[in-house]
Amino acid sequence: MDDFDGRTDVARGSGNGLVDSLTTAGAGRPEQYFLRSLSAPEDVELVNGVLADAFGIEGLVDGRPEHTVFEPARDHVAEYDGEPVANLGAFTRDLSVPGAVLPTTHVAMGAVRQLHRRRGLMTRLMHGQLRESRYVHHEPLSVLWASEARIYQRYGYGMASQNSTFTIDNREVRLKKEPTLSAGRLRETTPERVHDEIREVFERARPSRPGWSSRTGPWWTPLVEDPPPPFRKGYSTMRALLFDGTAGAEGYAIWRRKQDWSSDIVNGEVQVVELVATTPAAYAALWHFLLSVDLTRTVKWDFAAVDEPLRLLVNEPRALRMTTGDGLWARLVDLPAALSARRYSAPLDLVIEVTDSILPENAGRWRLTADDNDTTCVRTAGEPDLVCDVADLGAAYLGGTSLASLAAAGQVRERRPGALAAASTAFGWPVAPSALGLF
Ligand SMILES: CC(=O)SCCNC(=O)CCNC(=O)[C@H](O)C(C)(C)COP(=O)(O)OP(=O)(O)OC[C@H]1O[C@@H](n2cnc3c(N)ncnc32)[C@H](O)[C@@H]1OP(=O)(O)O
Repeated sequence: MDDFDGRTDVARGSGNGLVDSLTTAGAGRPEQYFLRSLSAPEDVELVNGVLADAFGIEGLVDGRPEHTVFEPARDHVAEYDGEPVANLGAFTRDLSVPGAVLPTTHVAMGAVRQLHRRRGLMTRLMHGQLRESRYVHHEPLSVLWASEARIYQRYGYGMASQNSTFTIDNREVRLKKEPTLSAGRLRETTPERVHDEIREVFERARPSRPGWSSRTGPWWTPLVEDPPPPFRKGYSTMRALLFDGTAGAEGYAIWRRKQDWSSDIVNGEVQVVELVATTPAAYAALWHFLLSVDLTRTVKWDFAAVDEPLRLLVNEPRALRMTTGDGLWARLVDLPAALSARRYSAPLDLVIEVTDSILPENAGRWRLTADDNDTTCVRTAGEPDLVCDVADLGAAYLGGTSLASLAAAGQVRERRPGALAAASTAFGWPVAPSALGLF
């Protein structure tokens, strides 16, 4: 029996998913696919070809040398008749998790050309990538944003964070208290001019917000450089707002605006691209500005956390018109390494029995112990306190989805009374996981 429900005949190559082939029944006749990793920066064009067909958008990945985040060696394609028809990529980045920062596979660019879908190509690429993450890159965790949430649960990913969107009616909402001028002052400029200061604020804030990813230079490009006017969708150039406190910059907002007079009355929009603050004073001052930009009626922010303090700062939280959806999906790639790397909110001594149909190395019974000094996760023959799938631990890993909630959904099962409540508390975290818009 192979990985594809008997539909395929699989010949494995290197064993870590780097080179592989796959024969599917296709439309009544065998079809041979050759799977390989890419090697050259120019291969980004092969990837863009597949993405254009699968997403209907041209040039999704920027291939210019100084701008690109593309990592050819982490990108795998399936070729048919010498042409790439499926793609799966990854970025090498760190992710903040409760109390730690972990090397984490950032999965992206999953795409299969329309004519080659539903033959198991993405499944094969995913399985190979998980093994490569574990055995080649030694990353205990993998995360992604899903184009459609239903795709990735079958690969052991669980919904680990929720994303909030604000569509604020700025006529209806004000801060309850005016920010005090003594705490610092605001500076208005362009992101390009204050790039270093922005990066420094981001680096200070990043470790304490689970779900935020590290950024090398090219990841900053879309935040600090404007696209050419035809690609701005009517928005202005990007603006930067910095809050200077006693010890330098304590927060920034990158934002832009769109003017709209279509209904003969002012109807402009402020779009918050990113807002990061390391002090409450900075956070309040930035929002005070953004909520009162002349000639605008709406403030839009697409990538906010579910516990955003803005909800508590304003006089009419309903006018924030906050909606939530799934954010990051997380998958434990190396279960003991991942579970022992994060910190827990309470002491813990728990035996978990785990199923993992793709990485059986993770399956079985694990004893997880945590106290103020040490966290360990080792195999055990002891009786389980909780039983679950690896996807449930992925969902709970960043502290944003409670094990109790997963149990109420019938996914996590409690075998020892009291174990679920204790584990739910310990896996929880004071700061909700969030994900950056830029991933
Ligand atoms: C992290 C990211 O990259 S997010 C971007 C994901 N990409 C896209 O959404 C682009 C458009 N879609 C596509 O390119 C493809 O349809 C993909 C990548 C989603 C799936 O590729 P495929 O090669 O068709 O997947 P594969 O054949 O391995 O399917 C495996 C299973 O998932 C199911 N499946 C795959 N995609 C979907 C979907 N969009 N909705 C529902 N079920 C799906 C298949 O039916 C199959 O189920 P089965 O095992 O019960 O038969």
